[in-house]
Amino acid sequence: MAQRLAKHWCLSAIRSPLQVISFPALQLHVSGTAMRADQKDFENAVTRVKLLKDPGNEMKLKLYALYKQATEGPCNVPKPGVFNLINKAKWDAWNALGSLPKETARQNYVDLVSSLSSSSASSSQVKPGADKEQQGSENLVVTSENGITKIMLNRPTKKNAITTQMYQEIILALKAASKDDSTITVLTGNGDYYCSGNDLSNFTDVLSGEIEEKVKSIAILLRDFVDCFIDFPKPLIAVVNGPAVGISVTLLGLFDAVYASDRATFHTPFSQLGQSPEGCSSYIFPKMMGPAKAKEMLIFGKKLTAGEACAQGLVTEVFPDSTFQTEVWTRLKAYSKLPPNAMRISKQIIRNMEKEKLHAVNAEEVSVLQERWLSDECINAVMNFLSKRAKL
Ligand SMILES: CCCCC/C=C/C(=O)SCCNC(=O)CCNC(=O)[C@H](O)C(C)(C)COP(=O)(O)OP(=O)(O)OC[C@H]1O[C@@H](n2cnc3c(N)ncnc32)[C@H](O)[C@@H]1OP(=O)(O)O
Repeated sequence: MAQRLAKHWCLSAIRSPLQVISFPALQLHVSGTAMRADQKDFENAVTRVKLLKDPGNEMKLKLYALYKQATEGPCNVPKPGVFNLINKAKWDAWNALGSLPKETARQNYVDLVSSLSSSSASSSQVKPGADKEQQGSENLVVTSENGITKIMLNRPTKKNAITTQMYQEIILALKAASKDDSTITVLTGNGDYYCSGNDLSNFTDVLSGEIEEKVKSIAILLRDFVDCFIDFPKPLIAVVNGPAVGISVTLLGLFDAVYASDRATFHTPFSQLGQSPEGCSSYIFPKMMGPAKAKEMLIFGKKLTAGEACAQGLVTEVFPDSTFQTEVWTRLKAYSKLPPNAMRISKQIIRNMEKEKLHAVNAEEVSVLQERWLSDECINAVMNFLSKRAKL
C-alpha cells in the first residue's frame, strides 16, 4: 500500500506534464558554496523541502534532478517513452546534469533548498509598526488595527483548506501577534467557509525520499502548530464565518471565545478519513461537552449545527448570518479596549492549570496520527477524495 501511495504522490508532484515537457535542459550551478554540505545537511534539506510552499514544476524538476544526482550519480536509466510525459521530464532534468559530481549535486541541492526556505519565510514575516498593517501571504492575510490582530485564512476557492505552508505561516503569525501591541487576536476565514481542515493534498507532494519521512515532518509541524495555540498568551477568538471541518473544529477548544454564524457547521470526520482526533480535542471535548456527545463527534463524525455546538459549549455565541460580521466586530472592538494586562493574566491563570497536560495530550495525539497516516484506511480515504477531483 505504501508503494501504491508513493507512486500516486510522485505523480501528483508534477501536475501539468505539458508545462514541464517544454522545460529546457538544465545544468545547475548554484553559487555561494563556500561551506561544503555534509550528509546531515543534505538529509535536513530533504526533510525541509517537504514543508516548502509549492515551488512550481520547474523548481521541482531542478530539485528532483539534483536529488537523483546526489544520491545515485549520473543518469544511466533508460529514457522513458515519448508519451510518458512526467517521467520523461524528470529523466531529461536528471540527464542534463551530465557527470556533475555527487558532492557538488548535494551541495547545490542544499543551497537551493536554503534559498527557497529563506524566500518563503520572508514572504510571511510579520512586520511591526503601522496601525493597519497588511502582512502574511496570498493564502493567509494578517492585519492589525485598533488593538486587534486578525489572521484570515484566504483560500476561498479551496474552502480555506490549510496547506503545510499555511500551517507554518499561522505559526509565524501567532508568534508575531503574541509580541505585537494588539490586545486580542482573531482567526477567521474568507468566503463561504471558515475552513475545510487539513488540505488533503498535503500528503501527496512527495518529491523524493521516503513517505515515512514526509509523515514525520508533517507530524512535527502539527505538534508545533498546536503547541502555539496552547501557549498563545493573549485572548484568542475564532470568528467562525461558515462551516468548519477537521482541525479547524478541534482547535476551537483552545480558543478563549468562539463566535459563529448560524450558517456554520462543525464536522470532524476522522473515522471516515481513517484518522484520529488532534488539537487536544481528545481531552478537551469530553471535558467540555461530556463523553457521550464528544464521542458522537470524534468517533462517529456527527456534524453539529452552530446551535448544537453552542449548546455543547464549543461555541460561545451564535449570530444570524445577515448581521454576523457587524455584531461580532462591534463586540470585538469593545473587548479590545479592555486592559490588556488584566486579560492576559486572567487567561494565564486559567491556562496554566492545564498547560502541561495539554502539551502531553498534543504529543500523544500526534504520535497516534503519525501511524494513522500510514494506514490503509487513511491512504484509501485520502486517495479517494483526491482522485475524485484529479484534473490530469
Ligand atoms: C498538519 C497535518 C494536520 C492533520 C490533521 C488534520 C485533520 C483534518 O483536518 S481532517 C479534515 C480534512 N478535511 C476534509 O476531509 C474535508 C474535505 N472536503 C470536503 O469534504 C468538501 O470539499 C467540503 C465539504 C469541504 C466542501 O464541499 P463542496 O461545497 O461540495 O465543495 P468542493 O468539494 O467542490 O470543494 C471546493 C474546492 O475545494 C477543495 N477542497 C475542499 N476541501 C479540501 C481539503 N480539505 N483539502 C484539499 N482540497 C479541498 C476541493 O477539492 C475543491 O477543489 P477543486 O476541485 O479544485 O475546485
